[in-house]
Amino acid sequence: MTSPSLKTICVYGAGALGGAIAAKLALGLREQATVSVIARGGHLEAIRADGLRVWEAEADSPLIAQVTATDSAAALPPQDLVITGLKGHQLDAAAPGIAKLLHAGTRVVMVLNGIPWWYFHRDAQSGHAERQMEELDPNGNLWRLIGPERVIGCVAYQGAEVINPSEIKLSNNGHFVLGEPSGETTGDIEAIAALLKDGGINVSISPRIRDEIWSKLMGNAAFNPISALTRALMSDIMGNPALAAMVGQVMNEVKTVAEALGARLAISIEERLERSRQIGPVRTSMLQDLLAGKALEITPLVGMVVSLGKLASVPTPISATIMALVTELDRQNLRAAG
Ligand SMILES: NC(=O)C1=CN([C@@H]2O[C@H](COP(=O)(O)OP(=O)(O)OC[C@H]3O[C@@H](n4cnc5c(N)ncnc54)[C@H](OP(=O)(O)O)[C@@H]3O)[C@@H](O)[C@H]2O)C=CC1
Ligand SMILES: CC(C)(CO)C(=O)C(=O)O
Repeated sequence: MTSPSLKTICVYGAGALGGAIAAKLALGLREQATVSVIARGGHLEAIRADGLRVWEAEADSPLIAQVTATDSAAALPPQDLVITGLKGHQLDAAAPGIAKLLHAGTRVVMVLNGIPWWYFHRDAQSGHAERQMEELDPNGNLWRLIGPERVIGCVAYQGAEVINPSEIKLSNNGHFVLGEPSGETTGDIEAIAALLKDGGINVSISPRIRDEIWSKLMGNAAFNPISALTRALMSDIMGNPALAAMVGQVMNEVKTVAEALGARLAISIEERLERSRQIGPVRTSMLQDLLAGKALEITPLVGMVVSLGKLASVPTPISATIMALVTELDRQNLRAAG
């Protein structure tokens, strides 16, 4: 097993999580690697002017990191490692840009909530290996231009929000779980995990990344759309018995679909609800987007529970109802935002 050389890192989509990861790596790795970011708009201008400013949970001053920042992937050389901090619905448009950053050995760590476009690549559990999902990769760009064989999955247990252009607030001391789609512990994943740890990021490697994806999704499929529909914080949802019961029903649907596709989720609904209760007064990433007038990350978090439920012959009536409501909310919100 040979270890790849990881000297150049680009974070594509330096928003809440991507920006925080880029800042920590830039500060933690210093001479060990060069960290660049792809960003856009006022956020990009502010990163160039002021650096990335990251407030860790309970810190009384921000980390400040100067990084090379651009909105054009063509301005950067091919990178040894690309980390995406994009939302699932932003990946298709970004695929040609991501492709410009790749050389033969580049791996792409995709930090994502929900079902990722590469889910069935080298999946030995579901009976659907190599199935491509049109909902997540409508033009096949991700599969063709990036390729699932480059991907390392990443599940983020880290709450984060862009509170001002180039300024990010973290809500907890999070951690990130990495996994090869094949489940193997390759030299690549070991080297990438070691690099991220050197950069001050709390990571672990899972041989069953799909279990992590579903376990996290049990929360996001419920809290993210319910929070957008109600504008409630996670703690407010858990404090409302009718909404908490609905969260439990969605969790049960997600768990049933996951297990029908071969995932192993040891956690009970009660334990998963309790874990969510511990997160406290957090504004979900979908509520953040709603309030900012941005498109919502609906398909990977909600739509895929319904679609994969159909594939696995598992009824998902609550998720389908939430899907209809949040889709219309998104339409109205974007119309109002102009
Ligand atoms: N935030 C959180 O607490 C958590 C988020 N996650 C998940 O992590 C993933 C990333 O989420 P999050 O960090 O919140 O996302 P953000 O929306 O904060 O960041 C995405 C960033 O990418 C930028 N972007 C999008 N498209 C492009 C493009 N083509 N070129 C350049 N920049 C682009 C966005 O710019 P613009 O704003 O202009 O669109 C934004 O700055 C999601 O799947 C999310 O569900 C997981 C756990 C917690
Ligand atoms: C709710 C939270 C922070 C849970 O980690 C999340 O994943 C999100 O906001 O999308």
